[in-house]
Amino acid sequence: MSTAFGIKSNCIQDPDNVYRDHRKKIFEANPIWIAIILFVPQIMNLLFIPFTDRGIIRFYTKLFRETVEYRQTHKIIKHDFMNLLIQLMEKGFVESDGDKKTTDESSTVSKLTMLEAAAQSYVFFAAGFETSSTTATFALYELAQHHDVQDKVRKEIDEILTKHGELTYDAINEMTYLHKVINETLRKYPPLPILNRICTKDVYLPIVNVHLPKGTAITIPILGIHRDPSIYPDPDKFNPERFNADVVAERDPYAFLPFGEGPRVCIGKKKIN
Ligand code: HEM
Repeated sequence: MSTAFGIKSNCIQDPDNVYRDHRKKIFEANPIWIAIILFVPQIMNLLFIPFTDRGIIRFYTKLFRETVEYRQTHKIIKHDFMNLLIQLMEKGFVESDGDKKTTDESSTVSKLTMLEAAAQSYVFFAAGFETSSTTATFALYELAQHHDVQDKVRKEIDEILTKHGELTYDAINEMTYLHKVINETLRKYPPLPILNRICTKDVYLPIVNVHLPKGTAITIPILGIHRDPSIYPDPDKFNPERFNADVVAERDPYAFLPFGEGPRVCIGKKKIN
């Protein structure tokens, strides 16, 4: 909530919190709806049915509008995502920190409306929260099953925290074994098991002898690739050593896709890595 909407929600201390309640509703969608959205979105457009439940839209739009108005009224400027969106609504471009030369006013198309800006916060929240919490949950599950891995990662964290004195970005970057544990968790349990794309040109796949005409909707099976024994031998085994630098160098880079790839790659990838 603090990254996407710039507010403190206290969801951990207060499990019955209104924010937590609405967050759960985002992912309570009926599987039939999800299938329609993924495979025949035209039906939703035809019947004017929004992808997101109207109650959820109302809740997050109101939350966003109130936060923006509070900041504008009290002239509060924080260096966060909300502040970028407020600038895009007010000016249509983002003022750079310090170096004015990097501010590109000419690239402005138009100012964002309140609803467009609220949608950015909402996607940031929806895309970032569930994926990260699912990954943390599965990582803890695997660590509970593999005490050797747990001891090793704990030792690394203790040593690096003693060296740095506190939990900093640099300290986390030094925790190389922790990164392997997280990557192995993302391999075994990618929170998004598939990617969706549309062919932008005709493609011929020689291995399977299939011709895909331009415009074909494609589903890329991340989970299937991550559990393919020809790529990851004994795929159900939790083994962070699969992410040792030399082993990674031998694998096709597209064999590990927890954050997707290409121009629509996950914007939170750097935050997680
Ligand atoms: C373990 C954590 C995460 C995983 C596994 C994950 C995974 C993904 C995947 C697979 C996609 C689709 C990419 C594609 O189609 O190529 C995606 C998109 C996205 N993710 Fe993440 N994500 C994570 C965390 C985050 C976080 C923390 C944020 C924001 C703070 C975030 C924001 C987004 C956004 C905004 C998109 C849409 C990008 C676009 O369509 O242009 N994600 N994520």
